Amino acid sequence: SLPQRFTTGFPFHAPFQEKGGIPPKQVAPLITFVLGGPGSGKGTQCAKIVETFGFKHLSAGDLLRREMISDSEYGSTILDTISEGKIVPSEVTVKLILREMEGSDNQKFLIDGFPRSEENRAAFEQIIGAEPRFVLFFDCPEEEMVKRVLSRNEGRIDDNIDTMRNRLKVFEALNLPVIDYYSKKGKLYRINAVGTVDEIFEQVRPIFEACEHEAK
Ligand SMILES: Nc1ncnc2c1ncn2[C@@H]1O[C@H](COP(=O)(O)OP(=O)(O)OP(=O)(O)O)[C@@H](O)[C@H]1O
Ligand SMILES: Nc1ccn([C@H]2C[C@H](O)[C@@H](COP(=O)(O)O)O2)c(=O)n1
Ligand SMILES: [Mg+2]
Repeated sequence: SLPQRFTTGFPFHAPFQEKGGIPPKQVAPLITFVLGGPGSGKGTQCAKIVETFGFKHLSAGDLLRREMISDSEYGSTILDTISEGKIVPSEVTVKLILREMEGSDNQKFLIDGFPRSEENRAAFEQIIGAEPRFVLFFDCPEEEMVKRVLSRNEGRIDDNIDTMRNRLKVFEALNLPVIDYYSKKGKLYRINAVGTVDEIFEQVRPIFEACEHEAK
């Protein structure tokens, strides 16, 4: 069964408040969306953010790939969709994200590769009932993304030139409008994703430092 703090859904109960006799107060989880085209370096930078700032990393793509190879009713839908470089129905992806959030003791989540579309964004708000504190956008030229994806050697079914072309089209058509939405809301941090991994992280670091400072 779920830990007690999740039985009332979001926002979470603060664990320290559960220990005393005071009625549990609700605290909202700190959610950051990490966006950028395929191969822009989202996963690489998320690993550094986790190491430095202790977030829980949830890569939507990784969750879908894990679900795909499990004995899931969604397995073939996910396989077909990822192979074509398209977007899996939001309901499936949000369910997987929610399951991970519910199973985590962490209150700080880095949600990588999500929302990929307006439909993703609306489903998250509707099902999870939360909004990101801020959104990172790793802005990378197409040529560099193609080079990185084609030399990534992780055996991903979508790391080939044909699927990559579709992923780039889908990014432009469906993900850029979401990025624009958060920009208009004043929640977007644009990161120049060209440079070494450490150079890029030096643009990311102050954003999270400011967020930690705010929380004190
Ligand atoms: N700054 C960088 N310079 C050169 N290569 C990089 C850089 N950052 C990441 N890479 C490499 O590029 C590839 C893609 O990076 P990564 O997996 O982090 O991207 P991603 O945005 O998560 O991609 P996807 O959306 O396909 O999951 C990896 O092989 C990674 O090692
Ligand atoms: N919100 C999402 C995230 C990912 N997918 C599918 C389609 C992507 O091409 C693939 C790989 O994701 P990545 O690891 O590149 O972030 O997973 C999706 O349908 N919806
Ligand atoms: Mg990734």
